[in-house]
Amino acid sequence: MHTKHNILFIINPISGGKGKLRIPDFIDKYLDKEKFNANFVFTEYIGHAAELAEEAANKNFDILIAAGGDGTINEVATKVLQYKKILGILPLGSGNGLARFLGIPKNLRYAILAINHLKIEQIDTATFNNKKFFNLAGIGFDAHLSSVFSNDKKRGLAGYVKLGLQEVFGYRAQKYKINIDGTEYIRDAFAISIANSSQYGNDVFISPGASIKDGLLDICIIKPFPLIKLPLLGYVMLKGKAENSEMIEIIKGKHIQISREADGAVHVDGEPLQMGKEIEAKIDPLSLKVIVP
Ligand SMILES: Nc1ncnc2c1ncn2[C@@H]1O[C@H](COP(=O)(O)OP(=O)(O)OP(=O)(O)O)[C@@H](O)[C@H]1O
Repeated sequence: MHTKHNILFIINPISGGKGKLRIPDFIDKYLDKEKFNANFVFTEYIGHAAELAEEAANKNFDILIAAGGDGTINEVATKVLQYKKILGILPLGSGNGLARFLGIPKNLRYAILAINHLKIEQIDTATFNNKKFFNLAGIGFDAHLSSVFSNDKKRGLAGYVKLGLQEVFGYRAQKYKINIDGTEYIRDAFAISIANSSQYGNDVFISPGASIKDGLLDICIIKPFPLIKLPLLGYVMLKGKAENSEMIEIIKGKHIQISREADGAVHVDGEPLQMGKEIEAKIDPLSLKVIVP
């Protein structure tokens, strides 16, 4: 008989905009008690998931489960990486980009059963200046939108789409100098996404062919476009056709330096931050252990 794993579920009560008070009972019902000693905590503010993860890592928990969206995963996984633990995911966010990419079931019961199997893979992680990211980071319109969205009380997909439509009208493309592994590109861009996985969430694909094990980031440049083409851009992303679209240029690389015209918003796994004009992104190949279905 193996010793049991100490497993902590870090639950973000606001992810995805749905109530989560009954989640611990639900998990308890399906989790394999022969394998795990389970504990549950709820996050109370931005940054709390990282604090709880760090505490748990220091108290011999070996598996930390981020129960929330990509923002919650970002906080927990940053500590999992630092303390060389194992990450699990219960996809309870609005978009669930990384969970969808990894094929983790949206159905909570199946997601718990997948944790019971304890199949572990190593995946690439990345940095955006001093911040870790696991799914996607970006500048330009995406970053602008996530900073506006974070001030919005209501979460969830519908609110996000509505805000996006409101904001896109006033947004102007910017000029960027991009260096990818030594080659320089000057581009006007509506947005630039640095993708580890293939999607923003909700099966909106910015880089459909992305691999999370290839040791490469996908630099996805959305070119300036007339607003009349916005539905086409939406179509291209929802259908996973970004690679064949003239609206998007995708270049793969390991070490990316971007200079922009002014300081401002960035997003890291959907969470808004402010950074300077110079941004550096790097890949850290196969650095994180994560439970996959
Ligand atoms: N109790 C809380 N009150 C307010 N914000 C919180 C609380 N707990 C965590 N947060 C913050 O909530 C934010 C959003 O979390 P998360 O990304 O998991 O959900 P989401 O945005 O709905 O999903 P996704 O990123 O998949 O679209 C994170 O920045 C997190 O730090």
